Amino acid sequence: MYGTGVTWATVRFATGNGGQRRLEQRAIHPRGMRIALPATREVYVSRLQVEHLYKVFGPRPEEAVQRLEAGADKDELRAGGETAAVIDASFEVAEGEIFVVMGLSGSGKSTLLRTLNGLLPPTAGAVHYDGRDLTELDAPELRHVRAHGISMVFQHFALFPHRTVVDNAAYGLEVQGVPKPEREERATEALRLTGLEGWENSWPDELSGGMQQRVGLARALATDADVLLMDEAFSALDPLIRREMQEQLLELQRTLRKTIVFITHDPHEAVRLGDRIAVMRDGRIVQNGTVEDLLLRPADDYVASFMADVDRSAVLEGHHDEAEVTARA
Ligand SMILES: Nc1ncnc2c1ncn2[C@@H]1O[C@H](COP(=O)(O)OP(=O)(O)OP(=O)(O)O)[C@@H](O)[C@H]1O
Repeated sequence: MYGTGVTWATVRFATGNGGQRRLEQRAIHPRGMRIALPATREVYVSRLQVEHLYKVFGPRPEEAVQRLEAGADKDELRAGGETAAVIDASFEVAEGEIFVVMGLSGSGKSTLLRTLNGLLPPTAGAVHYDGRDLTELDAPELRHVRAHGISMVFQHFALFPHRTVVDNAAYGLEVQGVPKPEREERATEALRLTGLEGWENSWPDELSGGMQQRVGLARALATDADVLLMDEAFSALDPLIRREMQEQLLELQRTLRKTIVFITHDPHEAVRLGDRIAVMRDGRIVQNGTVEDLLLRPADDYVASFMADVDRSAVLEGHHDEAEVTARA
């Protein structure tokens, strides 16, 4: 995806409100450059929409949200024993997009991610998936969404040591009640996609960390979920393996076109993977934009300092490609 600047992904962005949206289709350069393509408007349902979402931990969370809405800050709440983990987050994730959420430890990334599949109920606000508000679903409906629609990949792999690699990859399908022969076939195919062909009958402890994370990814892919939530999924890996996993995710994404929300505290990873990046600070999204937006138009010093170590020349060389593609279009 990197290097030549001639590989383009096409992503559709929502331009309205509500479930059904008019979308503008744009070409996305791998490094985040965006070029609107003329005459490509269409109607489509965006994958995830988050509206004014709050998550407060503590004895009186609803009251705390009212205080936040009235202007109280996080520290004032903390004095009263409440932790405002996510404050007034609103964003959309379009089909086929890698949406990165980046921020320091404690900024609220994991909490936000866990509200996206209903693992955590928000204190206020809404999360729409395929036009349905997750906060209005009952427990069996939420389980169905997690089993079939929105799958999670964890930092520490979450593999069962007493199951073989293929049985680990098939776990999500087992939860769905898929018969054994079919789930083995689908898990084997997912393992092939993640480069683990031939390892099906091994045990997790025979695999390196990178390979174990591939099993975690294969498990999510085997379910056919269209949304993947990845919580610091590569952070436990050493740098070279981590880089390999990033490349493989981008490679898979070119053919599978999943909708991915990827949490990281690493700006280099964010820039490599993200079509768009939301930066969180103290529970709030302080900026949501392309790599180019964050580098050239940081919303504040916090964003600027986050991006300070990113190699601008490599990331922004897409400027030339933009002119080229505009000319072609
Ligand atoms: N179950 C909980 N009960 C109380 N407070 C919580 C709970 N979960 C998270 N928090 C608090 O919410 C805030 C945000 O935590 P969160 O784990 O979402 O941040 P993060 O950005 O993912 O951090 P990290 O990168 O360290 O995982 C922190 O202050 C944390 O202590």
